[in-house]
Amino acid sequence: MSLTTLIQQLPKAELHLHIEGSLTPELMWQLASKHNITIPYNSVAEIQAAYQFSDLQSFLDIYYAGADVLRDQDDFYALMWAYLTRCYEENILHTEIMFDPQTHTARGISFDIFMPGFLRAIEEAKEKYGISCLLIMSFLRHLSQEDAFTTLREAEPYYSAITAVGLDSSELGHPPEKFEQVFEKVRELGFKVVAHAGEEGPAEYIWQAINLLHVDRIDHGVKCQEDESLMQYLTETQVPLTVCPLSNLKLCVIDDMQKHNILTLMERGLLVTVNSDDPTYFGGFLNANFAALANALPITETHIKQLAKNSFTASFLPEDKKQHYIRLIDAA
Ligand SMILES: Nc1ncnc2[nH]cnc12
Ligand SMILES: [Zn+2]
Repeated sequence: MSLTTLIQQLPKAELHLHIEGSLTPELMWQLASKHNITIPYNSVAEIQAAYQFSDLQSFLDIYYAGADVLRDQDDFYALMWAYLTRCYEENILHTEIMFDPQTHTARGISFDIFMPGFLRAIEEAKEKYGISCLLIMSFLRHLSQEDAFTTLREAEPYYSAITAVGLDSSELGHPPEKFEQVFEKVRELGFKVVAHAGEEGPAEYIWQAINLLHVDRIDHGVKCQEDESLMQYLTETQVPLTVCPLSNLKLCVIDDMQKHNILTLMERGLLVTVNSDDPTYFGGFLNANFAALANALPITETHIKQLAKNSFTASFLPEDKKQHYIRLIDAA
């Protein structure tokens, strides 16, 4: 069996996906037209062509502007439904999806608009596709801790639909320590915790996410190699890293996929997973991320199976469900 076929056929979980980063140029165009919104592009092809980034911030500027076409409940439903349909096509059986409430509430769009849209699509995907989904509410770290507290309060009617709380957006200059108190509250409320750390920022930010926010997972974390004691810690504790190869390439974290450190991290015994981050902005969904690694690195069938197993091990699924999926992969 070719690696491409194996990648397609294996059951997989995706643990690092921003729903706003799965907005296709086609849906952006359609929603701009539906709501009479002027966007700075003359065609779907022009939208696609604008996706050239030099770093994280150059991407975030375009990504937040793109999200402005999402206005009513049906738009959020359509966005979520399109992603979950793609999961079905790629044999992603479980997904833990991040959403950025502040990107919407800052525009006057409340939880009561986007959450029912998301939840309707998730319910339908469970029924029609048999996919299981968890939601991760992420705070924007370029905003204040006070703003994060407000968002946490606004989310209250939807707590039962949210499994984890995360931290994303501009990393440099916004270290995890800025959000220590709000994450203390998040943990008291019983949520799991994740945080982007060590994407562009230093290994020190990963330590802060671990020691101050008490994260259950690190999003990205590829800069952990800067600190040997951190590498040892991550190996011993098996705190997972949700790595996003095409994202790292598109945002110039690496200049060549052949230089990606995911295999090195795996071989050192870290619990790493493959994810797509913002697939429509970075040139590929989950299977394309696996394929990009397989094309650039000396990856074997054993590595691919290990990465698929890791995706379930690192998930927030109950232990029996994790084991069920891992057995399926072992049998494949
Ligand atoms: N790669 C990324 N890093 C930080 N924040 C993000 N929000 C969406 N994608 C992100
Ligand atoms: Zn991300």
